[in-house]
Amino acid sequence: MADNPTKGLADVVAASTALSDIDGKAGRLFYRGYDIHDLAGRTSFEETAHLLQHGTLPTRQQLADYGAELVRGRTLGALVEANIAEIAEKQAPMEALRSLVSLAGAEDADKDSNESDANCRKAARLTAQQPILVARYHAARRGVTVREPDPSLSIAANYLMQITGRVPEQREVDIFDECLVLHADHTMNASTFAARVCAATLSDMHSAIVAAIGTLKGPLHGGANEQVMRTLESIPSGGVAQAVRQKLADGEKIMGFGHRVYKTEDPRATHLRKMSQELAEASGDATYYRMSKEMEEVVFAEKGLYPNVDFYAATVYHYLDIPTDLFTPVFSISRMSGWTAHVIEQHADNRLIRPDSEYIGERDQKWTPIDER
Ligand SMILES: CC(=O)SCCNC(=O)CCNC(=O)[C@H](O)C(C)(C)COP(=O)(O)OP(=O)(O)OC[C@H]1O[C@@H](n2cnc3c(N)ncnc32)[C@H](O)[C@@H]1OP(=O)(O)O
Ligand SMILES: O=C([O-])CC(=O)C(=O)O
Repeated sequence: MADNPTKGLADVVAASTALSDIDGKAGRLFYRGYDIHDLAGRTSFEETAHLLQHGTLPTRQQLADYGAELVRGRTLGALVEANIAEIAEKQAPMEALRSLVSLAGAEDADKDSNESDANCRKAARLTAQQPILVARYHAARRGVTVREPDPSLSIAANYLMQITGRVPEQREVDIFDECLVLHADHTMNASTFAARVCAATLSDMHSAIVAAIGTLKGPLHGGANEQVMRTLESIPSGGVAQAVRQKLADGEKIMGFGHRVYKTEDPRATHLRKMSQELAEASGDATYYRMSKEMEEVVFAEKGLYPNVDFYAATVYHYLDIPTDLFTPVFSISRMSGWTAHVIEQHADNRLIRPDSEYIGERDQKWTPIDER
């Protein structure tokens, strides 16, 4: 079989976008021309979502209006309310989110329109609903009542409050908010591509988002952050180097390392490493952070691979008391802002996405009746 140089669509430009840009050699990421290093820690997730969905960093008035729209959007429809308990009982978190977003779409006021204004309204609602869906799911599976979202709180503060059941410290909120900013968009990553392929058939935004959630779930993509934590938990704290070398010798991939586009450090990992260290030190038990640092050194020495966004995000979420199986849902809360912006962009200048394939099967086969095969 001839080796296909574009297997996995590596290096294929599949869309034009004004949303984000990556310089993989220099390790730089931009949202609408703004360097991620300038946005992280200075721009809230709500401002970032506005930047992606509406094209500009908001003025104070625009942010107030968009914030109010997000607060209104936190309501879940009757279909979600009626089914969330059973879904929480039967489905794992990312599967449940796929189902719940689909149910929310069935009742969305703009469900039959792909017009830009309708898409913007849906984008805000989806961005507002996703953290509430995760929190309500988590409460339902434990059979407890979740705290009501507080309209005066940001998405980051509300989410931490609803998930942990305690009022988070301001520094925790700031760190989590920065995590949401760092994960918001990332050019033609697999889940965004899935959303755009779906949208390009002129299907609706909720369908595209369901495709994206299903795609983010896999461990080669957003699912890696959960697997990073599982790896850290599964190896003895003093045996990191040995465990990593053994996994590599067994042909296993080390979750949270490597990237299709970055050939140097992922700029998001630079921020997440610092946050992980700060939270580890504040927690009084920096074991997982120290193990992560050692793992980073061993993987680089053995394979020359750098940590990606999922690697230090795992310990950051762990130190923020987020349950491990909600790490990938957290990713989806942030990436919702980017996915929806990509659907808006796709619908605004659409063409069906339909690549070609290279046929490698048999040719000129002779058909035979079923009893003669
Ligand atoms: C948000 C995100 O989606 S970030 C990515 C999250 N995913 C992960 O962390 C999973 C682990 N990483 C990986 O599987 C890969 O690095 C990916 C999927 C991110 C990128 O994949 P690709 O660009 O297709 O690279 P590919 O998987 O072909 O790897 C190239 C080589 O590096 C090796 N490699 C890549 N990543 C890793 C890893 N994490 N551990 C060990 N080896 C690795 C591969 O085994 C392969 O080696 P070979 O040429 O000797 O066969
Ligand atoms: O871009 C990718 O392939 C994966 C990634 O880092 C992301 O989606 O944030």
